[in-house]
Amino acid sequence: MKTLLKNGNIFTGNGFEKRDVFVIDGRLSLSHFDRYDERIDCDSFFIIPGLVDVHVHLREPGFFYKESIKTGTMAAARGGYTAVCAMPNLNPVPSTASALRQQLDIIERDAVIKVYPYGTITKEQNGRGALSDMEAMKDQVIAFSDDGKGVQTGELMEEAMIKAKALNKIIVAHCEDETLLDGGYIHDGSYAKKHGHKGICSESEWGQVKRDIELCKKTGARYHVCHISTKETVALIRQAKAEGVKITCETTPHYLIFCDEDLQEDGRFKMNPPIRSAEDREALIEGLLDGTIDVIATDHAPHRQEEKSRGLTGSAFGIVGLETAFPVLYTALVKTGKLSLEKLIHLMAVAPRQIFGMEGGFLQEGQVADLTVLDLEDSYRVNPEEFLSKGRSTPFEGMEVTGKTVATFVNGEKVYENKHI
Ligand SMILES: NC(=O)N[C@@H](CC(=O)O)C(=O)O
Ligand SMILES: [Zn+2]
Ligand SMILES: [Zn+2]
Repeated sequence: MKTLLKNGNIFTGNGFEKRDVFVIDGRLSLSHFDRYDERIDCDSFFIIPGLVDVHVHLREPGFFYKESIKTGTMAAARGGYTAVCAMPNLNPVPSTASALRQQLDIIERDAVIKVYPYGTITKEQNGRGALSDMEAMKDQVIAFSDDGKGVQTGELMEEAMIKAKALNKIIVAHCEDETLLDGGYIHDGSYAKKHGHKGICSESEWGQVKRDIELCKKTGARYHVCHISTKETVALIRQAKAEGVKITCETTPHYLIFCDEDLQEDGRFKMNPPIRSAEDREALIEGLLDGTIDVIATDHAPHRQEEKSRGLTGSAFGIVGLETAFPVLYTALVKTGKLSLEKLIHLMAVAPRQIFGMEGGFLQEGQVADLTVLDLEDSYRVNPEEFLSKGRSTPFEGMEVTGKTVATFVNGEKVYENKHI
């Protein structure tokens, strides 16, 4: 199968170049061929390495009613993603080779893009007790995480780091000190005070980051922090990087675009960690610009509609993000001049591959054809009814955005195509 992507704006690594690209038997070619099976006219489109989301919840096995490997990866393909890393808060949790096998079998059967599962850090994926069977899972998992739960003691985190380092794997940490939560569910800031809600303090996040940075120095382990949301976390990671600590981190679109003053009495604005203050948001943007923050992930966390319909107080934590991440960031950060398009692509497609050691990321001769064709002119309103994800709850609902996926290719195969462009 030979596909010609005719005359698109191709991402070169630091800019764009107008040229033809061929996709041949799963690989990219920049040579010229007279014959091809399919042609996509890309004159007004951008061709980028497929986006990679290192933090998604695909909910299978165990929570099929919220999302499945099939629907989650179809949503990802529609969002321009060619690979995702799947979090392990599942049932059974992937803490042994056999539990992981169940998830791998479904991935093999149903995934339309590449899915790299995380193994858990602890046996029960609850940040406590004994470590998981890391050794038995090491060849099949991208890294280890207890996402959904923070590792509650320094001793346990140290043990996990030592083990992960010996296996040459990264610890991916959801940082949350449960002793500081006190029933909170939104940021402990102006909105919570004004509306009588229980707050989650920033220290519940940065306290563990601070602890873990010291443990990284001690163990030499590689450590990646999930969904960072506070200005203190940014400052701590900036300092740690300056000292040579092997630390990387991600934030998400919702922390970069909203602050707690934007909250509404609606489960669409409830996730963990919570949307923080305007100052935190500005610090995160600074962190993107100066390289403190390496990656933008979505923390796509679908729930059933009913679970998200109980307001800020009673709704489940988590929002969907795969089908809105690129357009909302392009609209809110690139079109406003806060971030270059090249930098956004780096944060969403290049850096995730570099950190987690995945193939692809450059549109060069012979590279695997994991790529996305984007229309950066098309404007529309975010309508969750159109999502391929089973989850519909997003604070971006109704937002006017620019940027649409035209087509997504994985191993040269077209896994998503927008028929209306
Ligand atoms: N982010 C969330 O609010 N929820 C996630 C868990 C997590 O990412 O910590 C979920 O699994 O629903
Ligand atoms: Zn988390
Ligand atoms: Zn998560």
